[in-house]
Amino acid sequence: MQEFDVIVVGGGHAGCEAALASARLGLKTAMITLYLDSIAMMSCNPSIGGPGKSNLVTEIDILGGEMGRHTDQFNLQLKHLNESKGPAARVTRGQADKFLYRTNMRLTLEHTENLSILQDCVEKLLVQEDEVYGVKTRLGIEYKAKSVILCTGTFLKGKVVIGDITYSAGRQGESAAEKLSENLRELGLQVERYQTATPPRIDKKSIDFSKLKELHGEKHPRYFSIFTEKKENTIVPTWLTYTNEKTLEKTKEMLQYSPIVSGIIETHGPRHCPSIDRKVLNFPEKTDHQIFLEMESLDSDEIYVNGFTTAMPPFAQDEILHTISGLEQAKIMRYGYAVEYDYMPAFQLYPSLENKKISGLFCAGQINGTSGYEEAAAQGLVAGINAARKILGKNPIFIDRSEAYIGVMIDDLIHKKTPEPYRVLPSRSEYRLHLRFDNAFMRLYEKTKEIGLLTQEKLLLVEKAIQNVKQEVERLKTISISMQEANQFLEKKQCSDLFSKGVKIADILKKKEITYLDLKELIEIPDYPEFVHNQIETILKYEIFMEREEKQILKFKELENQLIPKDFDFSFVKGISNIALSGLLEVKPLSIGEAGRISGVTGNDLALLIAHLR
Ligand SMILES: Cc1cc2nc3c(=O)[nH]c(=O)nc-3n(C[C@H](O)[C@H](O)[C@H](O)COP(=O)(O)OP(=O)(O)OC[C@H]3O[C@@H](n4cnc5c(N)ncnc54)[C@H](O)[C@@H]3O)c2cc1C
Ligand SMILES: NC(=O)c1ccc[n+]([C@@H]2O[C@H](COP(=O)([O-])OP(=O)(O)OC[C@H]3O[C@@H](n4cnc5c(N)ncnc54)[C@H](O)[C@@H]3O)[C@@H](O)[C@H]2O)c1
Repeated sequence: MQEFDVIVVGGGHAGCEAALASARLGLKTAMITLYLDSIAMMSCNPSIGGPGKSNLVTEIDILGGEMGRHTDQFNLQLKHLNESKGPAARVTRGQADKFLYRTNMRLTLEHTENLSILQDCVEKLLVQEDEVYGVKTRLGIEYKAKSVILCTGTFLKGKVVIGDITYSAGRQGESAAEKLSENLRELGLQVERYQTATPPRIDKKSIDFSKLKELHGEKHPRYFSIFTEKKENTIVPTWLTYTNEKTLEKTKEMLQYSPIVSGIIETHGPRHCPSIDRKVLNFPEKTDHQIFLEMESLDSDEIYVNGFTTAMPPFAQDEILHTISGLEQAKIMRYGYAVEYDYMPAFQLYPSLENKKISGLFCAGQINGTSGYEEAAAQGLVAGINAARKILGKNPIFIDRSEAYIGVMIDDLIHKKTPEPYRVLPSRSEYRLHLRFDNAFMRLYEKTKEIGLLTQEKLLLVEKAIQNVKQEVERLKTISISMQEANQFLEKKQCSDLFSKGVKIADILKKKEITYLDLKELIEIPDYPEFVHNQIETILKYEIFMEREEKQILKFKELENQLIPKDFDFSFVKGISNIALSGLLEVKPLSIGEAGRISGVTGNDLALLIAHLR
């Protein structure tokens, strides 16, 4: 029997990060996936990033993952969103070149030491006394491993739906994995079902571009990776059009054929990415929904119709699409579809993403009930790191809610039962000002040092950048400037909110009209990279709000640091309510903070638990 340290099942975004992390940490790793040519395939939109998701990508990058730097290299455009809003809202949205993203990710995997890639379908986990020791595939081959990471996406008993047509598939054109989820059930694990969908793709040559608004990205964007060095980014356009009253009428007329309405689809799909059918059902008064037309790659004429997700029958998709300005003659190359699949509710996992019942089994990505490439990649990275650390005899890396959106996501997945596939959103974080897109390198430096995936050279660069930020913030707080000079400068910058006495340079930077680089006119400014400037500026401008948030984080950390032993039996806690007990027994929290986030656990239950542990 061939032996590995870690086997990663699946070559999607979770699988790629998991396999790379494990192999790069020196573990003999295998990725077993259904089809080698669809490694790192983007099942739907060519987009990476946007609100919340971009924060995940910068976190992946600083922790040593691949998605950020890869998107920086293989994109068609990078666009800044929310520039007029506060720093917590400003993000980058990438439009990836799907073809180059996929093929180059495969090359990266193939060129990684310690990593083997195999095409096959895993049908069974090999488990003895609640400990995984390998997998068995459809070809009847058994592979031994100390840890297995399941990253199976939408493929477990996947069923594609278009109108009233259904067939077995994990994604359109790719076979499903029919047997593995039955095996997971036999092992006593809970398996449930979700659904997701994608819009049609159309031929670029059939679009009337004269009716569309052309949009470009930035030549000099804020990249996902602070290590990216590029002279200029590509600015391939996307195009914007809108639905209208005719679209609404036609969709209403066609709703009778919608698999959501007919009941062929009964499972829940991502609420934050509604299909055109849902938009019309839920917001009947709105007629002008945005439709972005995005190229999937420079190597093809296929255009993604962003905002037009549907699994209606082909004739309905054609008729509705043709009501949209610029798309009157549009030719569909691939029809939109939905896919239903099995997933494993994530309360069955520890925050390390290891299964609570089966030791050595980790899960990441859509199998944990999420939706989204970035969500999948972030979990893959955490699972890959922790599977490797377990074998190396090291403590798992836990990332908490105050440190990263990765922590928010994993914590939510384990403790909150969401009725639909989970997607990261800024509103899910209580520490939004702290978990910004631009400061992952400041937040996660200690973690990434402990993990060991970044090279020494990159670690030094981060360490120096953090030092520069801190020193410069302090320096600006010590340099004085007279009232007269300060106000002259502010007036020149069209700032009417003047000072009534002499101030420090830092006070000038607090004014919203003033940038860090503007200070060049007053004092000497060191030649730091842009990502360092951004930090100095944001820290000083938003100091008061950040201090407030930091106090909340300290309180949060106090509870997180009150640990509960892994094998603690909650049934011994006297006086605790039945509902709290069942939640505690299901989730098996590892800290008082975690226990407090389980639904049904009240302040009184928590006090009893703390008293018992003392
Ligand atoms: C139709 C559709 C529309 C979507 N829309 C979007 C979108 O617009 N934007 C977005 O961010 N997300 C979207 N998603 C979700 C996104 O594709 C997933 O969340 C993301 O790709 C999940 O990554 P993953 O690594 O978990 O799984 P996937 O990317 O699905 O990869 C799963 C991998 O596992 C392999 N595999 C599965 N079972 C086995 C097995 N038993 N043995 C061996 N190999 C196996 C498969 O071959 C595949 O390589 C959509 C998904 C689908 C299917
Ligand atoms: N079907 C699914 O299963 C599913 C599930 C989860 C997420 N998703 C996908 O996740 C991604 C994120 O969702 P989202 O709602 O934030 O959408 P998004 O990333 O498409 O939009 C984010 C913001 O960017 C802007 N934008 C969108 N496309 C643009 C373009 N081409 N050029 C310029 N600006 C553009 C929009 O105005 C929007 O405010 C989407 O691609 C969505 O399709 C799909």
